Amino acid sequence: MTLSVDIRHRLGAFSLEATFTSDGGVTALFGRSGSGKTSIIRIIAGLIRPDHGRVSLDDSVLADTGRQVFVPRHRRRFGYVFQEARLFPHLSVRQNLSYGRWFAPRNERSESFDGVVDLLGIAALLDRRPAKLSGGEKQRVAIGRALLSSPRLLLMDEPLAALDEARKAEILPYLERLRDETKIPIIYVSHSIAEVARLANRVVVMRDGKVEAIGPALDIFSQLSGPLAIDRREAGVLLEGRVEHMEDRHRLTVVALKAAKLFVPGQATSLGKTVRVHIPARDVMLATARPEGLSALNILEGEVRDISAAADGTVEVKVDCGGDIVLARITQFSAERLGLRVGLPVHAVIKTVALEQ
Ligand SMILES: Nc1ncnc2c1ncn2[C@@H]1O[C@H](COP(=O)(O)OP(=O)(O)OP(=O)(O)O)[C@@H](O)[C@H]1O
Repeated sequence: MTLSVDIRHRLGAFSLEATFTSDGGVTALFGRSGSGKTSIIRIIAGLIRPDHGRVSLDDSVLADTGRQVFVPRHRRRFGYVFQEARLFPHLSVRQNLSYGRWFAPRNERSESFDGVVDLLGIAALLDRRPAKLSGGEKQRVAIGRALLSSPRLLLMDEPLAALDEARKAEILPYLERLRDETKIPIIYVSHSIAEVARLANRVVVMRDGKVEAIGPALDIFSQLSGPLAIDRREAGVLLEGRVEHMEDRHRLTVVALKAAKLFVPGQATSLGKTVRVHIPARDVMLATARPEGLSALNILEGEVRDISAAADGTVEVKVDCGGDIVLARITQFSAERLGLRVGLPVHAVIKTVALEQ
């Protein structure tokens, strides 16, 4: 299923210009506040009629200003999940879910009620009213309601933004199942790198109404001064590895990268599984000799590949650790003191690594 967006639109002083395609899986629209993510979702949804351009899903044209085509929102058969669950307070969870189902034409009901309830782990909640649910549970019901309308596409606009970290962590595995077990393409708006890194197959980076970069999540989140320079504090790399060992006593997972191994806190995974780990550049220190007596678990040997200076007095250093590139953000002063240059052998001391599963 391919969603294709090629539009131009003006909203007051703001001009939006976006061309991208999404070929199923999760496509994240990523960017800072005000970059135009929600406006694009609204155009895809049919809530905004674009000034110029075309939106299509496979052969079905949803909007084409050249041919005066505009399919209204209720005929697009898309599912929506917003920041707040927006459930009907006077209906039980079961009735809220059935309401979603009512929108799917009988012969096109691809999702079964029990299947969705099981996928989202909401069987125990069916007879409750929304007021008796936690924020995370409400959001799972909202996702279920959207799924039961058997949508051709699921539009999710910051679905986790209103939740605290614990609730987010509770929902993320369900979103992964949704991605892996249903065939419904998802457009996912978020400005959280951690969320996007974990869920998205493809990332469209927006800046000031324009598409700044587009590509697989792994590529996008590993760029040195690219899109993540949106907020330099968030620069970092996303690496892929395999779970080699799980250490029960200390609740650690050992992830084998191309050459190096990483100790990552947490254990919610299975042996042999391919996982992604996120290493923020600000949490990587560099040393020219192997440091000792440090609390950091991960000290990787590598070689400096690239050094780029930023206006704020910091430098970003790309270190090749046996085929995996780790990014370190250190001060210009430290870089000079260490005598960093391309080709120099260094040790990358990694303070935090997060498993993105
Ligand atoms: N109806 C409108 N009229 C005028 N300007 C608008 C309108 N709707 C949105 N804008 C402007 O368009 C820009 C993009 O807004 P949009 O909500 O799409 O951004 P966003 O990336 O989703 O931001 P956030 O992450 O804060 O939700 C903003 O500057 C906003 O003020």
